[in-house]
Amino acid sequence: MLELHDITAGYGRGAPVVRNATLALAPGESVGLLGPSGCGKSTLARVAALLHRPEAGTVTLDGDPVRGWRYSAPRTQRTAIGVVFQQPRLSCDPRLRLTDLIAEPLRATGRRDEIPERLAELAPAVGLTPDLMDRRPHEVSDGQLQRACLARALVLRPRWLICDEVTAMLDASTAAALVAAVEEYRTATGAGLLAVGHDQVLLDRWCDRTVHWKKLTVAVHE
Ligand SMILES: Nc1ncnc2c1ncn2[C@@H]1O[C@H](COP(=O)(O)OP(=O)(O)OP(=O)(O)O)[C@@H](O)[C@H]1O
Repeated sequence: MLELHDITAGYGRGAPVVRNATLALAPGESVGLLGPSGCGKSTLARVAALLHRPEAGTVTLDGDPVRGWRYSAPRTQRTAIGVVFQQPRLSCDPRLRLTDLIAEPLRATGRRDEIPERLAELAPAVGLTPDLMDRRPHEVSDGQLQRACLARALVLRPRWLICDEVTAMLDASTAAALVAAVEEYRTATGAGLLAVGHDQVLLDRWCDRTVHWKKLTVAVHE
């Protein structure tokens, strides 16, 4: 289970942007989180991805409470979660070729020997042709870079995937290809998914269930 319980989170200035939010994902489940722009979805997604420490509340990952965030989260918890963000150019080192970008988490966790095998599996799985793999981010399209970001999120074989508006800036066919690549991975591994967005049609088609932002906060207090 990935459980967010009574989470309050913000940026330390004024009122928190997320208040008392509760959401639980069963193993292998896909949940869409729907809400208007600016309501706090990305903030909650970053809490779920262990990238943003909440002011209050608990996150429990496969039964273990999370006690550290970002690099102070235990490696086993950090690597259990793969994250893809809305804007690939903001989440990539512009100096890296796509091969190195995708392999980055393997290098960071001392698993260099797995790089050739994982690249050979992942490039076709996300739809990246060999000629693209040696290019740097400024030499590929947003859709191609987002495919590389998805491959990077999958490279450590996470049990949970957090996709924060990953198709928002893509055309319909690239968006469908990315969703299909996520779903192939989930079918093969049984990974769970939290997909954040504001397109109800997309989330309803993609996910087992869709939760509306307003419902997250009432569950605890009703
Ligand atoms: N780093 C930050 N520092 C201060 N405030 C922030 C920061 N990031 C987000 N916010 C604010 O927190 C609120 C929620 O932002 P968040 O990105 O979580 O919303 P969202 O629902 O994901 O929006 P969108 O759908 O537009 O991406 C907004 O008012 C935003 O301005």
